[in-house]
Amino acid sequence: MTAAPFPATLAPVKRIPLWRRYLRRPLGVVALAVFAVVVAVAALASWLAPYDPNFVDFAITHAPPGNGHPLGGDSAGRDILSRLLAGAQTTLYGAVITCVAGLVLGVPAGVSAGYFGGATDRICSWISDALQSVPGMIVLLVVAAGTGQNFTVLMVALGVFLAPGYYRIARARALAVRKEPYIDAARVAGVTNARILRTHMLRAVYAPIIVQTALTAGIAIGMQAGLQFLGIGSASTPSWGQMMNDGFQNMLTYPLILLWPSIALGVTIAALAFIGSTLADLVSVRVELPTRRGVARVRQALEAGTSSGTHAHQAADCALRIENLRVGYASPTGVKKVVRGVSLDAAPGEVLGIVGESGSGKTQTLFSVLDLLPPGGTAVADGIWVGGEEVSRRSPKERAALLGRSIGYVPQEPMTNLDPCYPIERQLAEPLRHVHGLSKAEARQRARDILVRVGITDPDRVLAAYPHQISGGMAQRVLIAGAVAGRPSLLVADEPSTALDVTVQAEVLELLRELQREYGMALVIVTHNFGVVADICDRVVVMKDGRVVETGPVEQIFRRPADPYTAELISASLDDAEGRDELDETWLDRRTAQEGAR
Ligand SMILES: Nc1ncnc2c1ncn2[C@@H]1O[C@H](COP(=O)(O)OP(=O)(O)OP(=O)(O)O)[C@@H](O)[C@H]1O
Repeated sequence: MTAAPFPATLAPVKRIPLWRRYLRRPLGVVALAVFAVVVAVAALASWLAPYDPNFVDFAITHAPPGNGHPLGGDSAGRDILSRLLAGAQTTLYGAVITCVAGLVLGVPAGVSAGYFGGATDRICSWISDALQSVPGMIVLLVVAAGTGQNFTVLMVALGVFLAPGYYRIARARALAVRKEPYIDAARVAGVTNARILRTHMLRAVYAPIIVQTALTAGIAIGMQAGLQFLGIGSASTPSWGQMMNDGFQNMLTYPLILLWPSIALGVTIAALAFIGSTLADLVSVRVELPTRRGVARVRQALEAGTSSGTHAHQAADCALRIENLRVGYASPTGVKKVVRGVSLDAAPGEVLGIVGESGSGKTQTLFSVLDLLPPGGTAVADGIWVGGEEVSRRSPKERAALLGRSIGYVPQEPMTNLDPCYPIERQLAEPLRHVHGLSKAEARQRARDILVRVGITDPDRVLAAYPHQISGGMAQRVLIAGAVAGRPSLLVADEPSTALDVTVQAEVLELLRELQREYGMALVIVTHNFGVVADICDRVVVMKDGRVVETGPVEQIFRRPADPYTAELISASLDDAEGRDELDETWLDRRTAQEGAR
């Protein structure tokens, strides 16, 4: 089959950069501004400080704020403001050293462990676990003693202890990405491991690593202050931890000496924590649930919509009837209308094909009936009838009760629609027990019978198997079995054969047709393939841009398409075939023969 005609122009995909999305978060912006002030203060400390931070003037010992010393003097007669500014420099320098050490050790190790697995993974994970189980503070005190309290070495050592945080995140991301087909494709294309690691893997880990760095910096600053508080580090290098130690010893008599470094430390750590959590929010994929106002806005935009498409049956005779369905999503630029007034119907015993190019709104139409629209999707219709009953005004709970009883659904991707954690028997029997009230034994028997009916020759093995133990074609048969097990009056199938190979495709379509006849169901099948339409459908609805272009019996649509778009779609479907006209005739002749046989 040839794909539907490709649009001449494509709307540009607008990606909003991370920093711009960040600037939309007020809390994140405030935290960033505070941190920027701390960085600026640290960078300009030597210019901003009114005195040398180590200059001692006994006249200002324990002095309160004032007299040219805005924050007063400490217990050794040094200007607190000057020491606080110089301490910011020490603090940030230490945090940078710690984060760099953690990054350099943790990220490459995590990415390699996740990508290569095996011994690399075991060894790296063992080291990471060992580092986490060692009491870090004690080792840092030993390192301080052994290195003459060298601050830089101490911060590198702290980075080593924080590296497992980076390692775990990088490994988990790399493990997930390693299984992606594009990694296999890169390997098959001859791309070296080193290049895959540098490009695909590092790209996949960078967002969570940025988040982790903000959080690690906060932790590093806190631990650094703790070490300095314990007296680690050179006495001539001003630091917030040292200042807190001084303030702690005079806490009852001169509490302000403790207050200033505590505020500086608390504000800096809090700013980093908020930056980290804002970034975490932005990089994690979260389903944003629409607000009531958002839904109301979409509903309002969908109010005015003219119907497209025709009905062939009376409402009471239909297994499915949709009248003027509109579906929309809230988007940054307004409301995106993806279905714009679709009307169609299908009677029991009839096969209705919904056909159209990719993005024409076929699946959204079906999902509206099945209540499967993703969060943010809003459907409005003049009416939706299932089995002659209007359901669009019923509660979601009542509509959900129709699924499994009145409506069966066969999805496009067989494998992803089966839970890998449970054997097939459980997945088939569960709805039969809980929706249809069958006993365990009855449900198992029904599941077994229906598997036999859908052409599975060894039902007992399949019932005991997990999804990964059966083929894609078998999985699709299992899903069809599940969909028809409750004897619904309407079977809805979304591209049920697309994910299968050609021979299996034909068998699955034939099976659907047989079951539809046997159970007298209406079958509504979504496809972009006119071959499928010609093979099994009685009537067809052609969709484009969320609207129905034309509706009619298959033969009429094939012989005399009323709309040029339909003619173009049929032509595109048959382009690759040997002689379009002959194939048209072949299909039509075959259909006529089938009709005669029925
Ligand atoms: N969650 C969503 N948010 C916004 N737009 C969406 C969402 N899901 C689908 N759409 C849009 O709805 C339109 C119709 O999608 P739909 O899946 O119904 O197309 P389709 O005709 O079934 O195509 P295909 O054959 O490729 O599945 C598309 O433009 C799609 O981008």
